Amino acid sequence: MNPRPPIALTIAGSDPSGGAGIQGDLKTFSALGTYGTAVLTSLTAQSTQGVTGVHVVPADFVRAQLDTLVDDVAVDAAKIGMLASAATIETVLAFLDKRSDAVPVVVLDPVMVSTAGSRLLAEDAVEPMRQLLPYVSLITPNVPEAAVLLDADPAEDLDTMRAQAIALRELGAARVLVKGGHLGGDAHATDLWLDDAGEQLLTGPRVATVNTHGTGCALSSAIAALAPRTGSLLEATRQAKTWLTGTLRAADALHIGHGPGPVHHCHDIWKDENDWKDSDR
Ligand SMILES: Nc1ncnc2c1ncn2[C@@H]1O[C@H](COP(=O)(O)OP(=O)(O)O)[C@@H](O)[C@H]1O
Ligand SMILES: Cc1ncc(COP(=O)(O)OP(=O)(O)O)c(N)n1
Repeated sequence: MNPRPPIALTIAGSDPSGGAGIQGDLKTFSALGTYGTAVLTSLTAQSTQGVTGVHVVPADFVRAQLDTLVDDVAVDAAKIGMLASAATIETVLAFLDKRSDAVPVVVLDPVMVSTAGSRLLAEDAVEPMRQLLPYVSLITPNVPEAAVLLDADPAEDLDTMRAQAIALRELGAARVLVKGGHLGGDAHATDLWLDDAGEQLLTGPRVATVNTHGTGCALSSAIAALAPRTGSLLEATRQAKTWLTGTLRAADALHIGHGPGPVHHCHDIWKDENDWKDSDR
């Protein structure tokens, strides 16, 4: 009999367009051979053209979903995405504090604003988000999110990303990945990793596409999917970024919706990796 696949959990919001949130995360888990489970924090009315509404799940019902799930299912790793409200963040923090044994690895994508500019996190939830940092294994802010958490200006270069990663560690985050997708500019998309052992620059080719909806969600859920297999969050992040670059390359073939389309989660890393690795499309 084959051993069971790893089990990953996403704690996030729903995106009906299927590019980001719970839907994107579950596709990512499946694409990477990991069994997916999900706890919903919120519903969005969302398409590739933007978000027209947010409906927040009551915090006590988020807790009920979490407790009911982990009482039964042995989760190997979790990814946290859209938390929407201060009350939900406080609830997830209390759960992680009490049940740390139930979720051995936690990747936090501190989702705040959608690509089109809609708020996905209440203004009064930034301070509770800071309080959550000591409870997670890895935080993966993009450049604007790192700036909000630190009440600073968004980084425009690697030196500032480095300084902000150090400051996020000082707030209690064990490992930090500051994602450089928003920096733009050159032929590469470079993220900065920082942990106890020091800094690593994770660089991939920058794909020329407008179809980037759900990239941050796909990266954090891919890290959670791969961490149980690799046994190392840094190695999981390297492999997740390689897979993500493939999903961006494959995105133009999807043609979903009329706005910036989603990444193609079904990209097969195991089959296609070497097809594009050294090319410079
Ligand atoms: N056009 C692109 N080509 C390749 N990688 C990209 C591109 N845009 C973003 N990335 C990568 O996707 C991941 C998500 O990045 P980013 O856009 O910064 O975050 P978010 O989606 O949360 O706003 C990072 O690993 C980043 O380097
Ligand atoms: C329900 C939901 N969660 C998260 C996001 C943000 O997704 P992300 O992958 O960070 O990136 P964008 O596609 O918004 O750039 C979302 N839109 N919806």
